[in-house]
Amino acid sequence: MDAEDEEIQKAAVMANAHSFISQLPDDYSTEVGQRGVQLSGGQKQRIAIARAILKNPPILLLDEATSALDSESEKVVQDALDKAMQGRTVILIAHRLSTVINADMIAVVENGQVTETGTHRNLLDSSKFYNNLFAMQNLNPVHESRDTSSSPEPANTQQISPKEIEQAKEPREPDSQLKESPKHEEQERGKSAIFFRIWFDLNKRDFGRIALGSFAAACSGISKPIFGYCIIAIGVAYYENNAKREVENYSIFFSIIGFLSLFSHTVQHYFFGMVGEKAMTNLRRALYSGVLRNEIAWFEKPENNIGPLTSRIINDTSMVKTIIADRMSVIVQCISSILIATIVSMVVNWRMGLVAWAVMPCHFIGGLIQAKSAKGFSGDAAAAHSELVALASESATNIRTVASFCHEDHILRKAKISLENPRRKCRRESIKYGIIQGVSLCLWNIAHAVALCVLTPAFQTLDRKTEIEPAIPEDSNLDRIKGSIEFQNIKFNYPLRPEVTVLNNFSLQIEAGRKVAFVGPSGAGKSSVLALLLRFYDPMEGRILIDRKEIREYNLRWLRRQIGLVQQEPLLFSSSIKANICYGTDGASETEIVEVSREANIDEFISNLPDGYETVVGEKGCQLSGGQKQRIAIARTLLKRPAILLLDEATSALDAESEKSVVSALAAINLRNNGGILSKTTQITVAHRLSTIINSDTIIVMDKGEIVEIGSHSALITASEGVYSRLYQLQSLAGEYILHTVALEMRIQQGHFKNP
Ligand SMILES: Nc1ncnc2c1ncn2[C@@H]1O[C@H](COP(=O)(O)OP(=O)(O)OP(=O)(O)O)[C@@H](O)[C@H]1O
Repeated sequence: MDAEDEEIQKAAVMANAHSFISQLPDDYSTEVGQRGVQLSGGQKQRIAIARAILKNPPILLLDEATSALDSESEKVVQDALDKAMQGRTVILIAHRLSTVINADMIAVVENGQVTETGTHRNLLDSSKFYNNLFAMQNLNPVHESRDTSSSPEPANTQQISPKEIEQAKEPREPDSQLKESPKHEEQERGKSAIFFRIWFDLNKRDFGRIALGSFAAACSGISKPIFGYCIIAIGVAYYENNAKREVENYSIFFSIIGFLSLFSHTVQHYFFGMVGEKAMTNLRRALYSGVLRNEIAWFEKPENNIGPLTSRIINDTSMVKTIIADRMSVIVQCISSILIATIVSMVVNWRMGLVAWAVMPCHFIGGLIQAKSAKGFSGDAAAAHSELVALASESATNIRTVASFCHEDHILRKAKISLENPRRKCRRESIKYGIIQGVSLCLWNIAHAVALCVLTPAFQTLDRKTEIEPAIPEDSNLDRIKGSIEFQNIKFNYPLRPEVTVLNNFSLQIEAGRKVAFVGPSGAGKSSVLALLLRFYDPMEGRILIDRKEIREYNLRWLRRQIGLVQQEPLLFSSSIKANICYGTDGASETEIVEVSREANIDEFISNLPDGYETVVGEKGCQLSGGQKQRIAIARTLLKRPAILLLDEATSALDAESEKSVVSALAAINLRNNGGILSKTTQITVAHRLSTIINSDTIIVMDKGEIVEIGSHSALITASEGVYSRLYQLQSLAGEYILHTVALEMRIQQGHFKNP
């Protein structure tokens, strides 16, 4: 291990990232996918912290940098940061007070102004606002918890009967749909002649246009041999008696041919151009929807990152236009030239005509060589292009990280390197290409016809059969689901990381309308459970049932419309707030939009903006704070009135007060089913902040892909050695809190505060 690796490892150990990294298949060299998609939220944060520690800056800014960490990880990271940053400045921004509690100075910021400053203890003594915040985040179940006493759930009781587990263990016939090997089908289709496929989705009228264009191209083709013939005829005519007249006639004939070529070339390019453009657009559209049809795992493969995908959708498809618009017309032109030249040469000198035909195969071979060289040449250019596009898009998306690490030069160097190899290769290729061009110039056009064989990647993507078919079965004319969920013996690993088992024999039953929460250390598999429910991935073993029916039997699009998901980093689109809230729910009324915004505690903020709901939020919602984005995403999901609501750290960027009102609004959400009967939404919440989930009906504690504890908050904290009670103690800073509460209550009694 060299010194640099050692430094990296040291930083990772400090950021509590080393243990999980060393368990990855390729250790520190493991690819994490675009924007770290192959890592959990907490793992991403720990790597980012390691990166910051490695930079060793005099000033460190941490903006909600540990919000996705479980309390234990957060504590380790904070201790490490305390050590690493001794004598230097650290500015922490956090909603979770346990994150800032040890800061030398805490500044309370309200409406862009620092309203109070002090240490945690000073502020507890002096600030009503801080006290309120603290009180809201504490985990005392006495006042807030639902009445769980009526049905206390003992720890470690999964709601699933042994019979059902046995049933679930029985080997199932693999889904007939899954039996087909998509790869095989792909290969079969790949064999179908690409030449016939470039005329993508064209109709009869387009073929009429091609016929007209071909006729014009044939006329253009005739002009060249006729021109050759006339030149020879004029040469002969000079020696005739009526030379002047003959030459005049040929001159007029030349002019006519000139005008005819002008006309035929225009018509030829017009029609072929139009058809080429249409075929390209059709192919692009089909390819785009083909791409969107694929399952999530497909997008995580390196060859399907943004760069290669853009290149396939833009470059490969534009090849279709080039072939139809430029090459095909020229090919027709050449064929007509060859035919006419043959006829003319046969008439003038049949022996010469036969010789010309005899050498024709050499020209074809030249054309083939040229096509092969064209393939190598353009292939490298495309690869270089896609790598650069990926780099540009990733750095533009993460521009804040790039800028804060002053990484611009590094990125430019990377861009240069990504272009260097292909450039060297291209130089060699271009010399080769030039030589081959020279040799086979005469059949340049035909070479491009052969180049059709190079178009495969676009069609491969188009033909790929998605492993999770979104529209089968077609029948989606079902009632709304009620929302009961059952996981039966689920075993799961991510397709790109088969060595790591993420969920192991995971079984759980959730009744419709219940509020269930997942907690546990970072990387335990909580988000993966949600991903499986939405069928972003299918499990390797086991079944998932919704309303007692396996989720594979539902039309996926229909099913996903019944499920709402709010994630920690919600993606907003560069349009108005209203459009963002309505995203995915057509025809929502103004009243409904305002109603869900109120439920998400964002209506007041929106109404105070100059353009209200019409305010444009900027690319990815960059003109909003993290908490505002989260609340808009919650409103967007609420508008769907989902039967199942999945909240994955959905309120982590909210301050305690906002979170409290959002969580209680979410708890009260009802959905109206088809029969007009009100029934409750099933809610699954993933959160590290225990105050978010304390009132859930059932709390599931996960570790290493397994359920280790299950029960209500009150039941779980009684198991003093349990994972949950440890988390609880860590987060509530229980000892200090109890003391503080007592002190606070005494002060209330003494009339210090009216309503803390
Ligand atoms: N797309 C992916 N490809 C490969 N591995 C993945 C992918 N997504 C997550 N993982 C891995 O699966 C494991 C479980 O991740 P998951 O996101 O479910 O954890 P989590 O409990 O939600 O963690 P956190 O609390 O940090 O969000 C982690 O080890 C993670 O690295």
